[in-house]
Amino acid sequence: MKIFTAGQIRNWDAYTIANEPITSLQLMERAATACTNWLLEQRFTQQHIHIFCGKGNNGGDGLAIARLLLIQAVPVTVYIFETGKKGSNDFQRNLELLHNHTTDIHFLQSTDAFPTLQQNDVVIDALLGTGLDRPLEGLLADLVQHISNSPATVIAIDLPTGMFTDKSCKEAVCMRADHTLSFEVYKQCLLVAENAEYCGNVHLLAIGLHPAYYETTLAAQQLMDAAIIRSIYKKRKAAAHKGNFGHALLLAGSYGKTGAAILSAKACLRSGVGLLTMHTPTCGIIPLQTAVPEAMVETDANEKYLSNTPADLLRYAAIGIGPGIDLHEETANALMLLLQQAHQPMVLDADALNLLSIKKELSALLHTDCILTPHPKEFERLFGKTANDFERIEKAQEKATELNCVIVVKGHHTFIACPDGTAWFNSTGNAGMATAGSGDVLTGILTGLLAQGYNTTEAAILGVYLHGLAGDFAAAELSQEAMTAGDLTRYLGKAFLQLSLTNR
Ligand SMILES: NC(=O)C1=CN([C@@H]2O[C@H](COP(=O)(O)OP(=O)(O)OC[C@H]3O[C@@H](n4cnc5c(N)ncnc54)[C@H](OP(=O)(O)O)[C@@H]3O)[C@@H](O)[C@H]2O)[C@H](O)CC1
Ligand SMILES: [K+]
Repeated sequence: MKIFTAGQIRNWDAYTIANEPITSLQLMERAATACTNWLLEQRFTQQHIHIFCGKGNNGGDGLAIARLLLIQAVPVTVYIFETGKKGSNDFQRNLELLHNHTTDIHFLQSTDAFPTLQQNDVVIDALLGTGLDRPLEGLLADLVQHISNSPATVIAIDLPTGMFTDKSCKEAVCMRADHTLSFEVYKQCLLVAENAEYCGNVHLLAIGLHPAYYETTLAAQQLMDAAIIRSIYKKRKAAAHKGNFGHALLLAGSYGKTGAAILSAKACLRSGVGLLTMHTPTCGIIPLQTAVPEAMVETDANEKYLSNTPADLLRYAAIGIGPGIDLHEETANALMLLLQQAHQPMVLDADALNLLSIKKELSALLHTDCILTPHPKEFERLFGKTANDFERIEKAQEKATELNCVIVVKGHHTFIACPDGTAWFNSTGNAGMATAGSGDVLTGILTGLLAQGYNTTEAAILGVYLHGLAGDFAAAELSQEAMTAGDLTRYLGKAFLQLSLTNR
């Protein structure tokens, strides 16, 4: 699904009005009807609903929702934030229509007029939407804080008031919503981690915007959906043998961190790879061969950490390096040798990334078939500080092009930046995956997919999606709290089954 900017959404609106054709007032009515139906379906209409409106079209949506709820006999009180300016045309028209249904309309001009909101109240936030062009201040900021700090359930229309569509609102005041009802497609602001606590649960409502605009408009970023996954995933042929699925090599583990090697080895095997060889310090051989009998192990010359690369690198279809390898000088040397000698698709994770940050000259050795999988802290070490999530995403896109690599920024809605400028937000996964070893599992999956012949972009999209989907299955059965990284691998099978079912 394409992610549109505020400008593109405005154009889509205008395109629909001109080409359907439909009036802007009718389009607002559709948006309000979709929101009202959602409120009725979710049974929020059994409580008293307080609707706070600005004087633009977001406020117009709020007034139309108020009228539609009153027609359904839902108790509603309306508050209009009075700016002294005339409202937008569609706001004014909806205000006239609302006067036929209620007199319970209040104009807010001072903090004294703010209503006390109770636990059972529902608030509709229709103060500002995509028209926000400056941070909130003064009385409007006070009102937003008053509502956010109240015990009421807050439902934001289109966006929580104070949230910019395409840039950070990190230092500014923003409504803290429990639910956000947005229209047709995701906006970037609804996907970044720093906004998660302000958006609450995001629900996309269809309002019949013209499909031709969506199809013909290019988007810099997309949200993964079933269609992209279906187009990437290749079902196994009935007559396949293990030679068809590649031989993967994972360089992982050090003294006290053999667990990381085991986690990534198991995940790699469960991602469908034909053969797996582990290169690990000698201290890892017994635990690895005991825990993962399916993997071959070829030990490093060093007992406790990696110091050399395995012989005959050409045997491997794909290579993963990083889980638990630590930061020894000899390990940095082994990484350098690997980057110099191996030209097959490669995943670099964890301490391999930290070594790249320490030895900046190693970045010059990265080749086009590399996937880097930093979490935000590793990303900062690699590429420097960014002020907020929007800047980090922009930098990831810049660096993916500059280094000609795929960069997977792990986190809430993991972000994948590809060298050709395309970029993807993941749609699967949950907070239960923020647990030790979760990244090691992803490295195993990605290496396994690369070995099977998926290219770096395909492997990153499919692997990140499957990793998140396995996490969702694990959370559903075990809880976000109790699930562990090993459970992600255990539920990978269910995730693959879901893919093959949707791929028939
Ligand atoms: N296709 C769709 O998605 C549809 C969206 N709809 C709804 O319309 C809004 C967008 O409406 P718009 O009128 O463009 O914008 P807002 O209502 O968000 O803002 C209105 C004005 O508010 C002023 N403003 C901006 N920032 C601030 C601020 N920090 N403090 C106070 N006031 C602010 C600004 O006017 P100024 O004259 O004061 O500069 C804005 O112009 C969208 O979000 C949807 O809810 C349609 O209803 C259906 C289709
Ligand atoms: K809003």
